[in-house]
Amino acid sequence: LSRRYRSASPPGPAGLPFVGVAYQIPDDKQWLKFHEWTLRYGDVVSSTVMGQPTLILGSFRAASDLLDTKGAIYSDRPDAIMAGELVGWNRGLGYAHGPDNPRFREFRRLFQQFIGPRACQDANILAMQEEETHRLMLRFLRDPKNFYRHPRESTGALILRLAYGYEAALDQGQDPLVEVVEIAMQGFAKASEPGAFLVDNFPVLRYVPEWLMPSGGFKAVARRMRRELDEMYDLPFGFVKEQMEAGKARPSFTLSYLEEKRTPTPADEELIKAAAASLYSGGADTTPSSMTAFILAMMLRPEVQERAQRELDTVLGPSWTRLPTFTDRAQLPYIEAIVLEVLRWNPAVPLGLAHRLTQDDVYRDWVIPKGTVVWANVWSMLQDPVVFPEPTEFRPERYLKEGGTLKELERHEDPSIIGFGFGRRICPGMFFAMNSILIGIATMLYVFDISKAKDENGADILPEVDFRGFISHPVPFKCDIRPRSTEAASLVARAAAQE
Ligand code: HEM
Repeated sequence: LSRRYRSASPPGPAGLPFVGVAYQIPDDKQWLKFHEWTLRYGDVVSSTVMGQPTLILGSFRAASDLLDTKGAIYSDRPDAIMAGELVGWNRGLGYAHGPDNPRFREFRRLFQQFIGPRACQDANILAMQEEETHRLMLRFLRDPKNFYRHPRESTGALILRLAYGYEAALDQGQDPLVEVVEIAMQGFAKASEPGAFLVDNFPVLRYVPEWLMPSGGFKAVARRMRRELDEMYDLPFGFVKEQMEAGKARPSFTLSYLEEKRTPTPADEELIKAAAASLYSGGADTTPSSMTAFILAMMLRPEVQERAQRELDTVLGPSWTRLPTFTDRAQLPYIEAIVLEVLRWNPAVPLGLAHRLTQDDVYRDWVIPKGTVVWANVWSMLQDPVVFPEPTEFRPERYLKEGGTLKELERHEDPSIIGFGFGRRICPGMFFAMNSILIGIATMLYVFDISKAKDENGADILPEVDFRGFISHPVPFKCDIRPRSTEAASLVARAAAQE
């Protein structure tokens, strides 16, 4: 290649001096704007956002070429001033610099060891997921109108068990630990929201002293959120220590690490606190987004629901004697196809998380400078009509062969690969999340009928089908969730009571 070609940047929208395209990017559904640019300029789009070179990858091929294959140089994260530096979430995994940072490596090792593909087959972890699913069903049974809240509470409870062996009360309103974690997570969501704090766009603002800002400005907010995060680090950790001293600690992520270290130093303790908090920040909002999207899809596609229920009835038998378990999985290809389609139809993290390039690179005919922030537009890939015909339709059949068994999917056709990100930053909770969603969906379909709510005249209330947020959730909708039979209802009540 001649030098002239090799020095070119990928095409992309021209921006204003310094701010670049910052003001062309909307506050919500940034992936749609990025997708529009992909259609106009190609699958690798370059631009500048507040002086920061930025690359948007709109195809699986480009994302895999750069973030998977060249993962050694594409696995850093950009600085997050408010959420990362000022509030302190950069002590955890999601905002940690990588890939050569020893702390990052230790976090990834821990996650792999505890919830990697093999660890996720551990009978204790599977039993924990089945039990929490039974409790989730009990919530739907008791309070079907508030269905939107239940998956979130249930995921929160599951992660508290996984991370600390802590058993949250089923009615979590009064649970002190749930409250501490929820408050810290609200800070995480607010501080991470793109554009919510000016300091993220103008980092020099972090040098302005707090007393110069009205009511302390963002610095006072950051100080409060940091205190809340510290509580989230310390309180559940204190619980595990107490339980250990009393000789009754339950298996958990924190316990395994403390036992591995035998005599943990304060630095070890700080690291495991941060790792456990990262489990929560990665998992708390994502799995519930998939469960709510699933409920919406079932309302829209009653025939999908019926086919899934026939599959479950065949495997479990007609007499409501037990609920689905992970051992049924191989016999439930249609349920598995629904899980894949949920991950595709509403990817919980449509833009993934930003990666950052740590040295200059050449890709195709272009030079990509060190420090470039890279977004892989997961949404674009999962809505590609060439790979997924009529992509807005919820259609599990796309993953099945004629006889109803699952197709062998290639990586670019597999939402359970694309939806979890790329390279050395790929979601470390993906196997755990897939299992939670699978058992949640199978059990819910076995026990409940999901249908449109009715208005006062008995007519169907049609839901608005729209998804919003950086972690993308369906906008609120009404829905009718009722047990398929009285036997189904008592089976749920019995199963949840036994645990
Ligand atoms: C439907 C469920 C989920 C989806 C779609 C999802 C998706 C993602 C994506 C796209 C990323 C960014 C990957 C990248 O940078 O390329 C990510 C990162 C992460 N996820 Fe998940 N996730 C889910 C559930 C979970 C769960 C249940 C946990 C923990 C138990 C978790 C923990 C994390 C963590 C800690 C990171 C940061 C990894 C790093 O920075 O190295 N996620 N996830």
